[in-house]
Amino acid sequence: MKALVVGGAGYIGSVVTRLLLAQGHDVTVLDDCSTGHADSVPTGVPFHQIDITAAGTVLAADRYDAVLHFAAKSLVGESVARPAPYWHTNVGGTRALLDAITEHHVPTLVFSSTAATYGEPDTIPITETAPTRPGNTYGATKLAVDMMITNQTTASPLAAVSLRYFNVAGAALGAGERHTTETHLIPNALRAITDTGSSGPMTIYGTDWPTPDGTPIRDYVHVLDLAHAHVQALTAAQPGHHLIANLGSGDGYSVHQVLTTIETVTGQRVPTTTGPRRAGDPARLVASNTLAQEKLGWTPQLTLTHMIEDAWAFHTDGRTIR
Ligand SMILES: NC(=O)c1ccc[n+]([C@@H]2O[C@H](COP(=O)([O-])OP(=O)(O)OC[C@H]3O[C@@H](n4cnc5c(N)ncnc54)[C@H](O)[C@@H]3O)[C@@H](O)[C@H]2O)c1
Ligand SMILES: O=c1ccn([C@@H]2O[C@H](COP(=O)(O)OP(=O)(O)O[C@H]3O[C@H](CO)[C@H](O)[C@H](O)[C@H]3O)[C@@H](O)[C@H]2O)c(=O)[nH]1
Repeated sequence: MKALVVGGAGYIGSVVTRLLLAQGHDVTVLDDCSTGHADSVPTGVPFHQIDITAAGTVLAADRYDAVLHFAAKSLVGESVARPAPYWHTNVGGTRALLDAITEHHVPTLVFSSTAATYGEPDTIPITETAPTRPGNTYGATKLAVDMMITNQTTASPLAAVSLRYFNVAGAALGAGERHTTETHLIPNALRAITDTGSSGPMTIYGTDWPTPDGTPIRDYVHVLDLAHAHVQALTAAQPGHHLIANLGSGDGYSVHQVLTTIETVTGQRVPTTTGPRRAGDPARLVASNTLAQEKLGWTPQLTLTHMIEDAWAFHTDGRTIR
């Protein structure tokens, strides 16, 4: 299969690129490197360092079987403070990409959606039929794109899958998380262990949440399990249909439980301080992954301990275990 990976120089896109290559696919990467890194694109892979709105120039030059679309602005707090770039890139950029996909008859699209489309859930685990009430601009833009893709598949033979990731963690196939502005719990905790002088203790955003230990609960999923789901989505996609599926483990861990697991894996204490709740954070997000099992044949294999072991190896010496 010939695939264009849009956002392939980023964290998740670079792992998926490597898995596609390992499975013998022909991969091209498009990324503007606004949050990704050119050196995350494997040597020999054709790489276009351009904005998503110029994707048509790449799709015009070759026949592609699929586009996998990871490019987005995805900092939740920033999206609330500065919404315009989020609507511009996430929705406007994807609209331009969809136009190019339609014009050049690319048959299949896999899109990175998010649990943030649901907002604060009424019930746990969250199924794909749960109400979508995003609590921040980031989630709203991703929901708008999901709706745009649904409309597109109704009007054309495009086969599309939106994968609603929960909390992605870990490293694999020589790639991992290396964001300059890092907001995620696990890399922030690892950074607090090793960069004591420069970054200081990690802030726990509130210990007064309505959860058993007072800290928020999330569903962590290994980036390698996630990558496999993308390959399975390419096969499962049906012309004229838009499948929307959650990708999570189905298990929830509190911030305190994650920090305890990090201390067990690393053998080191995570320096922490307690701050106020972070705006836009829900108390509890845990996925139902039944639909992904049924429609993609996907079952996550790796645990929170694997994610932390792999993130720790990558953080300390850029090595990946898997
Ligand atoms: N990391 C998570 O836990 C998580 C959870 C749910 C959903 N997602 C979604 O998964 C996708 C990938 O996330 P990630 O963590 O790898 O983020 P990332 O920032 O590492 O990767 C995104 C990539 O897109 C590129 N990009 C951004 N704007 C672009 C533009 N206008 N033109 C071309 N390229 C552009 C960036 O340079 C970057 O390489 C995103 O769409 C994100 O919203 C991530
Ligand atoms: O320094 C930190 C970082 C995080 N947290 C807490 O740790 C939990 C997880 O936070 P992350 O920032 O790691 O992840 P989020 O759940 O906020 O968001 C992630 O998952 C969401 C869906 O679940 C979206 O998809 C989003 O893109 C993605 O970043 C939250 O309770 C947060 O308050 C801290 O206490 N301190």
